[in-house]
Amino acid sequence: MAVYTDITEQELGAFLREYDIGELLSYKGIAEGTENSNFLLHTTTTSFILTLYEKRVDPGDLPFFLGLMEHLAKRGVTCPLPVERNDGTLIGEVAGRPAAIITFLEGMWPRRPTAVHCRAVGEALAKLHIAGADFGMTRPNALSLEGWKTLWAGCHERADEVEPGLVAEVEADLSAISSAWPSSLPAGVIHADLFPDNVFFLGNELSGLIDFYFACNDLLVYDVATCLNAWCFERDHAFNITKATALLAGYQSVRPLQQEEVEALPLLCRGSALRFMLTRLYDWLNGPDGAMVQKRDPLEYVRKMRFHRQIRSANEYGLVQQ
Ligand SMILES: Nc1ncnc2c1ncn2[C@@H]1O[C@H](COP(=O)(O)OP(=O)(O)OP(=O)(O)O)[C@@H](O)[C@H]1O
Ligand SMILES: N[C@@H](CCO)C(=O)O
Repeated sequence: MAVYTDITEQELGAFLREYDIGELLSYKGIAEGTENSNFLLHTTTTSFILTLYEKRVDPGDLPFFLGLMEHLAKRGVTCPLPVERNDGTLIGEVAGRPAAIITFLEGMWPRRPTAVHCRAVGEALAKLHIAGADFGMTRPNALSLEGWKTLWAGCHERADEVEPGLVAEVEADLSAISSAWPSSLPAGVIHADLFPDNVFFLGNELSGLIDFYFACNDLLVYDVATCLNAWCFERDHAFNITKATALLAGYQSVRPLQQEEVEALPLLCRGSALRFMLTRLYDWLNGPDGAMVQKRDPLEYVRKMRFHRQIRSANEYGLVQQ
């Protein structure tokens, strides 16, 4: 459960006086997510999500994240809308944390994604990239090459405890990936964490995207790489080329990849696998130890790093050239 910071009824009552969203009927902590504390609020008008922003979110970035949700929602990408406070601002404070209320999205994230879900997420990702193109704010990716080095510095000493030999393996990958990282591919706003638990469906219809708290400006195809990692491997760690073909075809039905992006895809998949391995490893070794926070397994992503290392071309992901 991601409730690092609990709140009392009094604290919540005081916070809600700044909003015009009706009387509070009930609230409860949400037993999902790992980064922030989330609460479901029921009021006399409707339901909302209250998020208290925790350690990995820089409060200075909140206008970017919340502004991006507003921007995308206006352009037809279904995502939560930040709720304005009475003074017209979006961000307040509760229990010493920056906090915001966003609208509640109907739907459920797919526990067992199918190729149909994968195609839909590919399409939605491409639409997000196009809709984000005229967003006025920018935010560099804090979890790109430099961020990886910082994370690694915070956990390499004990990495071999998680798997013998991991230190040498990660150092070799960090160096190989950093030296080959592309810089001149199409770039723009990316979601950067579009995992199944951040995509809601009603049946087979995609009903919305959530959790924009890693969104940033980076290479668009890096987002595709992250989705391939998050959506197209089975629980036994096997790569599912049918799902990957569907995801890539869905993406390209909206935004065809350029040749240079196609060529870079295997390297970006390696980089994205390394990025999620590092945040997981960091958390595995350094907490968070908050009540009921489920730690995510870094070794799942070590396996993905190894898989992508032996890929020679994007065709092996099932990519059909447009
Ligand atoms: N707008 C929304 N509408 C409905 N439910 C939501 C909404 N936002 C969040 N939730 C619920 O809260 C959970 C956690 O939200 P979210 O993924 O944003 O948290 P997080 O801590 O940032 O997680 P993550 O580990 O994915 O980064 C979601 O799985 C979902 O159940
Ligand atoms: N999606 C991330 C966690 C939070 O963003 C992961 O699976 O490691």
